[in-house]
Amino acid sequence: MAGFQPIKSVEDSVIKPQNGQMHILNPHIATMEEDVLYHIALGNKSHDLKEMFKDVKFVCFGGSPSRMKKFAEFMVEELNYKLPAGQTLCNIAHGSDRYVLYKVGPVISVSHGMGMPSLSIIFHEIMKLLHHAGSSDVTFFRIGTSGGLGVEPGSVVITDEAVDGILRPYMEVATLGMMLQYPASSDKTVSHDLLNMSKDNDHFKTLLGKTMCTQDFYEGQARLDGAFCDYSKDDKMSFLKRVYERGVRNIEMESLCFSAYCHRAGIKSAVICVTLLDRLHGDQISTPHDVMEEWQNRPQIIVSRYIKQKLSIS
Ligand SMILES: O=P(O)(O)O[C@H]1O[C@H](CO)[C@@H](O)[C@H]1O
Ligand SMILES: O=c1cc[nH]c(=O)[nH]1
Repeated sequence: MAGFQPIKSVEDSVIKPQNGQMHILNPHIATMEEDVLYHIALGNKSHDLKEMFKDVKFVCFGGSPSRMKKFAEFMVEELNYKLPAGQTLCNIAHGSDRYVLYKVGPVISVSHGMGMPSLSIIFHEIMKLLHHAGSSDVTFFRIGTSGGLGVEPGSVVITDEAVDGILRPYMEVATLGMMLQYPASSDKTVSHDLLNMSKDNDHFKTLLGKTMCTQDFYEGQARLDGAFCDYSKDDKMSFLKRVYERGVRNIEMESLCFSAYCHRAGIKSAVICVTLLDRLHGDQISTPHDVMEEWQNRPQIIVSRYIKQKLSIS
């Protein structure tokens, strides 16, 4: 289109954190009288964000609000966290019905909804929240679910590299009429440390692999069970086998944006997802609810071991 630049790669905007402080690269924020974090109903004038969040060291994101509430409850037990007398865990973002946000000592548990646009919004607001709070040395996790590729259902995949639906390791965002490309380089240190948190006697497998992040659950993930489908079962299988051969072990819908933003912000991070089925054997997720609930705890267990080790809690 006339007057539009097609593609630009954005590597130089990566933030190098100073003294571990959470810095944001947007110069406009400092000039604003007030910063309203609309989707979590918080703000730097309406709330004392320093008092509320300065001690945060870990932010755990996951798609579903109820899963992230359960994760917060799990962290209360794991960290032996004492809630103030007579109080239960409260959803700090209760003034908005878009996301839920819980805080258990130095751990935030926050939902991100489904897909990259939804994750992107909450990521911006959490970054700004931690910036206003003056938090430092914070590690981010995405704790999710996914479709596995050639791995036993219920296995946990830690993302080695996030790639898009055509296996490119960057996220494209249309900005001011340009297509900007942000590398989704993942932090190998945290991923490997997480892998070391798995134990020989765990009743599930934990492995490293590439994660394919798609814009869509159905055609984007080569399913045959969507409302539309213009390809054959053979086309589907040859695509899935091809991506398996290129190292992809699971498929989900947020890792690319999550990894690209963490890289851009200079934040240590990892993506860890349980696999709900093996996509080489089917499309429908029909595992009984109680089994799936137990599977969804698995990445939480690994992340909680990591957090406890960092906090020197045995
Ligand atoms: O289990 P969560 O973290 O919600 O994520 C996965 O589940 C959703 C699809 O069912 C997508 O958002 C996918 O990424
Ligand atoms: O197959 C699956 C399962 C969970 N989430 C996905 O995005 N795909």
